[in-house]
Amino acid sequence: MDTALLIDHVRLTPILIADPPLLNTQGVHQPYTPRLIVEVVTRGGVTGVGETYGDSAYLELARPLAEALPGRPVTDVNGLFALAEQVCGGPPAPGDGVDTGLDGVDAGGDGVDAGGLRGVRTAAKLRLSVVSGFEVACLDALGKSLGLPVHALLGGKVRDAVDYSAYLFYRWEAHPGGGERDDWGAALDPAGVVAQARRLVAEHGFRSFKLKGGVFEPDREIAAVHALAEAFPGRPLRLDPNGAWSVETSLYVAERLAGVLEYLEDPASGVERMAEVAAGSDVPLATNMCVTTFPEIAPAFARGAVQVVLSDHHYWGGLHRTRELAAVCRAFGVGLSMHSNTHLGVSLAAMTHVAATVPDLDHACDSHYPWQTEDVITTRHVFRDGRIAVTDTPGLGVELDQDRLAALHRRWLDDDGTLRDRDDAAAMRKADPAWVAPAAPRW
Ligand SMILES: O=C([O-])C(=O)C[C@H](O)[C@@H](O)C(=O)[O-]
Ligand SMILES: [Mg+2]
Repeated sequence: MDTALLIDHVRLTPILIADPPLLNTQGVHQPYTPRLIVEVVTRGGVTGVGETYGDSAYLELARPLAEALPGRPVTDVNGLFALAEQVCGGPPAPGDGVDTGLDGVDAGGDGVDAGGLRGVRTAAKLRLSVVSGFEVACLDALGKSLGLPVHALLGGKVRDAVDYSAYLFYRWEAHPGGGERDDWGAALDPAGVVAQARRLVAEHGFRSFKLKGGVFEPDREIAAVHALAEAFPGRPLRLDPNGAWSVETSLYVAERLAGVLEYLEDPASGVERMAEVAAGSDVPLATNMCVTTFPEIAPAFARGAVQVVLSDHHYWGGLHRTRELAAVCRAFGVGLSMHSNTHLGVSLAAMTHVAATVPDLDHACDSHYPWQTEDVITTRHVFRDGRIAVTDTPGLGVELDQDRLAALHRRWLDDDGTLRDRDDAAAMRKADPAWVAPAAPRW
């Protein structure tokens, strides 16, 4: 092994980034949200960068993993999983999706993660999300060391650009408790949603649309989707209430939006309810909530509960694992697309590299990126016709802006702890002190 490829040290930088007042069924986004930037520095002096969730539970797992890495080769990304299991604690990977691990969240499928609406929250899944940041950083360092783009390390790109959809949110004009303001204004009705979509199209050229639902009465959200269909005829449309509806309500919505939606995303929560909805409707169902770990695949696919899985390299454990998920979906004739949470340019680069290598990614990927006004990379990504070009620059093809990183880290240091864990329900209580995150089904 070339000693230049051995890891010399790892830097972890937790940051807080500005986030607009976007609404979902749990509440509203906080004015700032945590992310973690991982830098892996090789003995050859090359730095690779990765990004993942930055809430304290993730940080606690990232620290021992960072300490265990010096002396190991950046090539050994498969070894990260066993190493993380060894040093981070928690149950082994087979417990994934079964053991609740943390916070007493029900692993049976009804539990909606208040921080991110990302399905069950298990210790093993948290660990995989942490590993993903390290895996991407190692791949970036390896690519830079070898003069190869990350997609080449994954077997090579099969497309030159990756399609993303416009991610529409009901939103307020400003955060109730203060914070950065933007000039998007409120979007709380069909006209507001269509205006938001038009601006996203004008600025980024998106050709498909996803509306985050579960915020208002289903009929109000159905009206917004119809308004989008009228404004953008023939364009793929999706609606995602994050499991907020009962089976009955899901079927009601599916009937009214049949022929209008490309897919309905997590209308109901849990495999059982999703399977019932799938059995009663021809509208394809997508998920980033009931299939988020490998052990969840078999029961969901056996029940025909989902027709499209929204991969997310963070919680599936990185770019290689995302490709493994793609292969399983291909074997079962289940479609694949990509989920997104609040993220920066490092993660968008990683998403684009892996998406470029998956032949049957036949739906535009989600991305929050247009909502993020702050970044830690020197040159922001640009969507052209709703697409990100796949770079052949070595590694991820992004450079960290150390000054920006330091400023966002300073914000994290200055925070008294209230914003270091994303909590959409707590943010909502600033406007409505009686608010509690609604139990599913909400309608
Ligand atoms: O279900 C989804 O697509 C998401 O979880 C995406 C984001 O978490 C979104 O709902 C949000 O940030 O409010
Ligand atoms: Mg979703």
